[in-house]
Amino acid sequence: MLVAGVDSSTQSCKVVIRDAETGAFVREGRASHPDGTEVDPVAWWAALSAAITAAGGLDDVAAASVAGQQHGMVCLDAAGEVVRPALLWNDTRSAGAAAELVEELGGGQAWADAVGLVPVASFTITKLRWLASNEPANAERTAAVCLPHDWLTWKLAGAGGLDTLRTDRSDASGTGYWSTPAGEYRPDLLRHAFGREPLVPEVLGPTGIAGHLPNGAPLGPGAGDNAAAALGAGARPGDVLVSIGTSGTAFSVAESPAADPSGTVAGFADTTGRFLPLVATLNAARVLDAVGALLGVDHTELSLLALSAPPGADGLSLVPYLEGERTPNRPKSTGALHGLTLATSTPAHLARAAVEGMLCALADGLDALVSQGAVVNRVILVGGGARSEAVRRIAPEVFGAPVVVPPPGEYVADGAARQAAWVALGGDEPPAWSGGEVEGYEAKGVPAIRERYAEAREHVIDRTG
Ligand SMILES: Nc1ncnc2c1ncn2[C@@H]1O[C@H](COP(=O)(O)OP(=O)(O)O)[C@@H](O)[C@H]1O
Ligand SMILES: O=C(CO)[C@@H](O)[C@H](O)COP(=O)(O)O
Repeated sequence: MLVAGVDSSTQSCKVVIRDAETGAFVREGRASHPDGTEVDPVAWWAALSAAITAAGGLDDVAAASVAGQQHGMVCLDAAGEVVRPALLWNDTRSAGAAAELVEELGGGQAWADAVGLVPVASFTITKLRWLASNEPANAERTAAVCLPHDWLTWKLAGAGGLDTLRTDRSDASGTGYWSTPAGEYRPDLLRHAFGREPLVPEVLGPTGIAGHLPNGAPLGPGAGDNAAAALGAGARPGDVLVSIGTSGTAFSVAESPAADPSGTVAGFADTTGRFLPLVATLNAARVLDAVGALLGVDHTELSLLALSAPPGADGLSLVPYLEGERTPNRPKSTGALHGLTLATSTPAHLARAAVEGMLCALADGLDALVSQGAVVNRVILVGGGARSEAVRRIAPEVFGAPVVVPPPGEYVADGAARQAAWVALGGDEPPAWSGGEVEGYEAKGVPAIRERYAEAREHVIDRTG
């Protein structure tokens, strides 16, 4: 019996087909997404269709699930048409709306208690407030609001009435109008932010059925991409996953919800009925892409360059806020390079500073998770950036903890496939798939890297315009 998992992520769409009982890999396909922080969902549908074709189609699968980038605002009119391009998780135009919402409810503690997170520009609720304030005609036309994975699942199921939209706990928990601690929507907060209550998808349990494919196979509830990665990598309590994709995320599977009034840790839910406290940065793999382009080298050469410079890059420190930043909440900030001397003005030092700076931002996230009660027995590194040898070798120096890297793979799509297998096979827990051999990376922590970075990160300036 075969199952399919989809990862509709920021930069691309991946489809993986696996054996439901064993998890054995069968085939896969992928297609790119357009650039930008505002994207017409029709482009995701085109990419999903192309990726499905590249993966040999879905006619022979017994179940499928879609995971996707979190928080994106997909507005639909009464006829089910998309109202405007979706604003993605990394679109910072709603930073002012986020600040308003925090103040209006009485501060971070009130939000953390109500829904488990404190609004920043990434979360859907702030995008809805932005829409109501800036595009009232589009807000007026909005009959339903959903997330990227909800919309793609709905499309795969044949795009019936708006009342057939479905979502899952993990993605609902990133909206800002679904309460992780209470496990239910907060329509009052949705109304407060948007001025009225558009229809929102029904939230399914871990093996709920969101619709059916044309061959009759059930569609699982799907998931936010980070929660799906936790399922795909087989994360257990005590594991912290660090994902280096377009976003950088650090998160763990927990038995109780987080409620961090500072907003650093977002108290999300997971796919199994548990919780997923998570810290996210806006700047991860693309920092390495950008510095590679600046130096005119590919990923392999960038990695070799970085590893040829000493730990700490002789004091060169890169603050990676190339797209503004979310953690810390500095949506308008820019990146910065500190510590330039004649000696550090080399490609190797810059490459090393880029890897270290990106990892330092994630190390701050790990600290925040620990302060919320996470136990870090091991760090599991996933995402496109984890393919870099330099990232793998430098991560334990920066994190001060051993790192394991599972075999290169699509852990988000795999998590979605494992969820689909759970739907197809039933049972109280997802089927036990054996992950491949992990590679371990150990190194002595080098605290000076983070000390220098901590100094540098306080000296950034905002973008112009
Ligand atoms: N060997 C590598 N070294 C560093 N970065 C890499 C490497 N391979 C891929 N990447 C980067 O990883 C990113 C894609 O990772 P992915 O986890 O698929 O992102 P997303 O889920 O956000 O779409 C791209 O920015 C790509 O350039
Ligand atoms: O905003 C978050 C998590 O809160 C991001 O992690 C998005 O879910 C996008 O993920 P990638 O496409 O970078 O994997």
